[in-house]
Amino acid sequence: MEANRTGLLEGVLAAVNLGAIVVDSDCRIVLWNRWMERYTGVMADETVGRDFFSLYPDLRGKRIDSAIVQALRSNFPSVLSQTLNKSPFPLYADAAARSRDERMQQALAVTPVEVAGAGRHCLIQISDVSIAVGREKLLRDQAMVLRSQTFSDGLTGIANRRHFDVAIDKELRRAKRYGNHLSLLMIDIDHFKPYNDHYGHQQGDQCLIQVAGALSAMLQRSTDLLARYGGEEFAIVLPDTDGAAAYMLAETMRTRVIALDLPHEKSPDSLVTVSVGIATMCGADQYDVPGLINAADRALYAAKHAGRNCVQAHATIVA
Ligand SMILES: Nc1nc2c(ncn2[C@@H]2O[C@H](COP(=O)(O)OP(=O)(O)OP(=O)(O)O)[C@@H](O)[C@H]2O)c(=O)[nH]1
Repeated sequence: MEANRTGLLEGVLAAVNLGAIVVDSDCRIVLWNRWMERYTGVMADETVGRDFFSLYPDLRGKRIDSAIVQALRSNFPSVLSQTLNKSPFPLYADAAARSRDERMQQALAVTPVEVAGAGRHCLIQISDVSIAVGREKLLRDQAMVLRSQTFSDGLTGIANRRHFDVAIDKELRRAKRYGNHLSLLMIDIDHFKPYNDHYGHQQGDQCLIQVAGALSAMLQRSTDLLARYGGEEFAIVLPDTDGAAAYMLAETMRTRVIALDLPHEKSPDSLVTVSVGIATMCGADQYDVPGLINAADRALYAAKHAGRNCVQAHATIVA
């Protein structure tokens, strides 16, 4: 009966789908199951009787070292997560993974085991969590793609209106809290309806892409944000930027669009041009988001009224 039980236990240990190593109180390996043989390529008769750390010297001083000490000395079990203890054992799913040095993703459990008449031992269990880790990474990547699609404009690739709404709200609060300047630029392509009518909607789209690319390339700070505000209208949020600096940037952007040299037969300038409206606030101002947008919109309207292809700043500009 006892022989049957031992045979059964050996059979189970050989069949389980996880690695099992048992070390004695001197850290000598007393058990090394078939799973370990399969994924390390090292057979049980080469390991049993050897010191665990002479086999894996790299693991000395690592988290598993203290987990084994805690199990043997204090009868204390540990679970080592994959996130904090990246693949400690050199285990490989197959020969190809071994040649690429691509270790199996591992989760470890270190458990004290009392062996009748032989004192305290320690069982190290290793599970292959590669599939779960891979699935988690896939989900994370998909979430990132979805997030970037939610916040970017499908045509031009720059931030969309939703992104703009979040950014302007955040930056306005920040400007108020710290008493900083905040500038908003509204940029509109001139005579874009006749451009579309003359060159066709597809070329109109290409024009939007080129203008967006040129404007985006001119932003230097990571906190500056260019967004597609509406059809042929762009908005730029410029934190910590006073009226004078915003005006200079707006002028440079206007001339940069001219330098794109995009023909526009139906415009008096014969080229694609933009008009720009600027509103600037400083922390103490009583602007809210609609007020700031309204001020920039009115400045843009003034630029259109002044003949287009120019920059106008809102009257209460703060330098
Ligand atoms: N190709 C293209 N055209 C767009 C898109 N969104 C808006 N438009 C066009 O942009 C044009 C905007 O025209 P208007 O608002 O009348 O202004 P405008 O002709 O540019 O005149 P001003 O702004 O006063 O210089 C309309 O014809 C819209 O159809 C888009 O995604 N692609």
